[in-house]
Amino acid sequence: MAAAAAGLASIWRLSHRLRPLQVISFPVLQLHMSRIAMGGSQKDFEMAVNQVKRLKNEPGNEVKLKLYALYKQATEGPCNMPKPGMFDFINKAKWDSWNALGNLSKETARQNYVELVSNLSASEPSSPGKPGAGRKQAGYDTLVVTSEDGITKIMFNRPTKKNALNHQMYQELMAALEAAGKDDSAITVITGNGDYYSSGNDLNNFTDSLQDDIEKSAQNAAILLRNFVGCFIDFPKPLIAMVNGPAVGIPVTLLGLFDIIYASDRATFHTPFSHLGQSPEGCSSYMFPKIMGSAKAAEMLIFGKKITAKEACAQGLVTEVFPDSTFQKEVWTRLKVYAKLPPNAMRISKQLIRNMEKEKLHAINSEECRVLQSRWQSEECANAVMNFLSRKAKL
Ligand SMILES: CCCCC/C=C/CC(=O)SCCNC(=O)CCNC(=O)[C@H](O)C(C)(C)COP(=O)(O)OP(=O)(O)OC[C@H]1O[C@@H](n2cnc3c(N)ncnc32)[C@H](O)[C@@H]1OP(=O)(O)O
Repeated sequence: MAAAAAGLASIWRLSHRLRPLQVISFPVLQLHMSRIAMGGSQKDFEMAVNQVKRLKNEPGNEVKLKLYALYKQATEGPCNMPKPGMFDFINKAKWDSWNALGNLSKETARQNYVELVSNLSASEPSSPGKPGAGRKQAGYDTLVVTSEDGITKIMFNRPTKKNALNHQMYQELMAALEAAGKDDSAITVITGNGDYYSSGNDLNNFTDSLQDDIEKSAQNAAILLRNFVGCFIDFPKPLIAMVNGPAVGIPVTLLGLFDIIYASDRATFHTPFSHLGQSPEGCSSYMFPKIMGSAKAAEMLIFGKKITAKEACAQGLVTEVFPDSTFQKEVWTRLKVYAKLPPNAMRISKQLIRNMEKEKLHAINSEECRVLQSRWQSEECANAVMNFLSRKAKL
């Protein structure tokens, strides 16, 4: 998979090396990008091709394949290459992606390409005009934290690891939430960089626990988890999740503690705890049945059923779903308006809602951590983690 990713990266670079870079000033670029978002002339298309080379955020393989396919369709029309052999993984992925566009017209492909690039550049940290895009805060390696227009944005930033949460990321998230709770922003947004929202707990976190003092490691992990989830229970301001792609494990369970959850239609929600020999956390053992009813919650939390964004919305876990192509633009536009509401009123309302159950949630969090502490020392859990780390199993 790593080789495939490296291969895709080089193909990506090659397939986009078309023309020399044009130097475009930001205001001009902004003007063009807003025109680009509306339509997609040949000139807009060429600008978008150039813009792709300047993206700072790694878009992830799925998006790269989409861009590749749209580019080929826009310039050459329907897929005209012979299908690569089944072990030629990279070319097969590219071929599948291009071929999936069928008879889409060159013009529509050009427009879709331009729109996709416009959305990608809107989510760039340095992109002008985007809420939360400015003033990148120092001190974070695994996150990008920015504050602007009354919005603090905390972005998981390990895209090559599907934004899996390693120990450092847990610590940095706690620090970022602590700071965001006290800063002068009105709302806080959590999202992911790349094609995933987050693939959950970094399974390498367990390698410690599989060494000598398993009991002590499990105890330390339970303390870390309890403190981490506690930060979400106590967070004093409106907390919004922008679920930009698939989510697995703890980033899903925590959603029950957010105030609003907006999801791309590409997002999926998966809590495979039984598969991993583990049990629910993030207060989901209480919040999920409360949100979606016990039967639907059991399907997710006990049987690990993966649900789509549309299903999550129908079950009340997600507030609203947006087409992936307009997700960034639509959500940021809306949040920018919300962030202008009187901040104290929003804060007080949030606390009124939360305070009813705060004590209960802390008790549930402690109990979930207690149970997990023992699960982490079980053979079921050790086998599941070893299977993933030795590349024998993937969800
Ligand atoms: C303090 C402790 C608190 C504990 C709290 C408990 C929380 C419970 C959970 O969160 S349970 C959920 C755990 N997550 C998983 O089991 C997901 C495991 N990952 C996968 O199954 C797959 O990676 C995938 C389905 C998410 C994505 O598959 P895909 O084929 O698209 O991509 P790759 O597998 O090639 O992934 C790219 C690289 O990212 C690494 N990676 C992805 N997820 C994790 C992860 N959770 N932990 C560690 N590493 C992860 C993957 O290994 C690849 O790395 P490589 O390029 O170096 O090989």
